[in-house]
Amino acid sequence: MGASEFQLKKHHSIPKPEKPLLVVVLDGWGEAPDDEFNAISRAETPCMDSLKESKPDRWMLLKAHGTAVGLPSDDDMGNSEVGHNALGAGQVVSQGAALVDKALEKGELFDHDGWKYLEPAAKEHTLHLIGLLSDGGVHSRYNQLWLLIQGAAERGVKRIRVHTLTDGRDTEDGTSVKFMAQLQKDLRSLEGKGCDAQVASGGGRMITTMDRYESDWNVVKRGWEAHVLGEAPNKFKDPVEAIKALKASHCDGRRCKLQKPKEAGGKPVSDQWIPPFVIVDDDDNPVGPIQDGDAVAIFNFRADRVVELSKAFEYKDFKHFDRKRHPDVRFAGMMQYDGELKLPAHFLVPPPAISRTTGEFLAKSGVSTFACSESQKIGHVTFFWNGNRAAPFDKKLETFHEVPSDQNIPFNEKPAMQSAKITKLGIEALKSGKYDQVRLNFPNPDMVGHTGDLEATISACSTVDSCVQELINAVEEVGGTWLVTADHGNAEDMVQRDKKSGKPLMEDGKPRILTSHTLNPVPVAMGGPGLPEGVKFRTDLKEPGLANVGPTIINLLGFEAPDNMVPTLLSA
Ligand SMILES: O=C(O)[C@H](O)COP(=O)(O)O
Ligand SMILES: [Mn+2]
Ligand SMILES: [Mn+2]
Repeated sequence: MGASEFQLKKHHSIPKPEKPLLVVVLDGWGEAPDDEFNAISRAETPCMDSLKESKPDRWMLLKAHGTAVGLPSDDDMGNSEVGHNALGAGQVVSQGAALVDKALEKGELFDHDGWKYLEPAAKEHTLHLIGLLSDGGVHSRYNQLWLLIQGAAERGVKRIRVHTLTDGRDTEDGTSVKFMAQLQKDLRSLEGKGCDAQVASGGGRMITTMDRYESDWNVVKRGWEAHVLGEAPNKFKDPVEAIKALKASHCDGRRCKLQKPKEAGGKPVSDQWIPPFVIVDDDDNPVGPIQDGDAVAIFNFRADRVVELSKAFEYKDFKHFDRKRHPDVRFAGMMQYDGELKLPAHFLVPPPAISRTTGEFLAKSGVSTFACSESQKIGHVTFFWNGNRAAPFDKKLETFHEVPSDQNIPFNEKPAMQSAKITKLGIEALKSGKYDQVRLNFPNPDMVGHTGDLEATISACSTVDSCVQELINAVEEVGGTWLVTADHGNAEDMVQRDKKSGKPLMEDGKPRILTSHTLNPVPVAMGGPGLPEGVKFRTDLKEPGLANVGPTIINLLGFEAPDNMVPTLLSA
């Protein structure tokens, strides 16, 4: 397809705006009934409340989970990857979770090139599997891990070592004990089949291995030391005991160094922050460091939090930390995590092919964009938005600006995060006259919501509400247009609920906290002096979802949306 085929046609009724369009994504801002555990309805949110008043013409709800964002079923909560993919692509694409399910269903995965590449090393030496131990379905899923292990054992792999990152973020805190016990039981069942399969190392996902967008390479370094070198501050013979003991070790919620006893005011460690550990044998030797000749696979399907580890395995020249030893292994990802960097070169399942996105069409139609967030989410409005592509389509037209996130701090300790800086940069970009589109992501409702701290999440929501107001004021000033939406729910429900009654589930007289995303819809609203009178949301779409935002943005920029996209939300 030549560049001219990406040239968008003029919209039949909306003229190309002279002033910028502001697109704001409130990460993890869903819609749910007023409730004491709804951090959004508890927060002071005069701006977002006032937008709702323009319902149904300029405020509506969008489906942000399950099949609307390419996930296997409507029981799957939304997440940033699939949410931003849908927003930016204007299409619903079958996502990693669904593709891996399919590849494992009849064992096709084992016929693909990726497995064929690993197989000789796995059979002759050891197969290492690294990833998130969870049934969250956001980065990985336990049933997929187990099918992979079983399939490898059936094909003659005799030695397997699993390196587990504990969740508590896409799953309820505390469930890592249950998952580890299940994994132990399942691995033991292979003993009789001549396969020695054991857990070799692990740690909480927020301090071990699963950093993203290079926010803090120390996280990956800790993982490398535990998984590859077999070195960690904590050594245990049994992985279930490891988790139980480390969870009970009471720290201040941050990292292993800061461990302090309960009497000194420490809190029990959450699954997300379990210090790294290695499993050792009776002689205190690690049971599964990674050696030359071994096969290594990452079993997460989602890219953002395993790109850095993939680089550490794959790249000869690597300067982010001292690897001490870089074993010569056969390495594969569950998917190829970055199509442009071809990272990793080998993968077990081909990733979703997301092409012809709004970003590509707009860049090739001469539209200039400023995209900004802080480190924790910068890739959401660039990489995920553009169909898992890190580089701009056109360097001259697209500016990606990252505000460094705080490091080593659970975000409930600073719920405002970098929102003030993002707002300031957004306003400057709107007023600069340099950009047709200004795209921002505010991580707060999501990042603070994941900590399970209700009060801090309420504060996060109030903060971003006032940021949105400041930005809308700036749009009013310059005469532009704005669209505000979200990628999935999180902050609007902070408790586990009984599926039938909707009542909070209780334990020891206290509600069970929900740290994960939700299945709730998200709002979308638009306005501004640049929006032609009479432009409103349509009401005839059966199930409007995040993907419908993509063509809407194209329309608001004065173009007809291309045929490969789902329908626009506009009635104009
Ligand atoms: O990676 C994470 O932080 C969570 O698993 C999902 O959150 P996100 O999809 O909002 O990034
Ligand atoms: Mn998100
Ligand atoms: Mn999240």
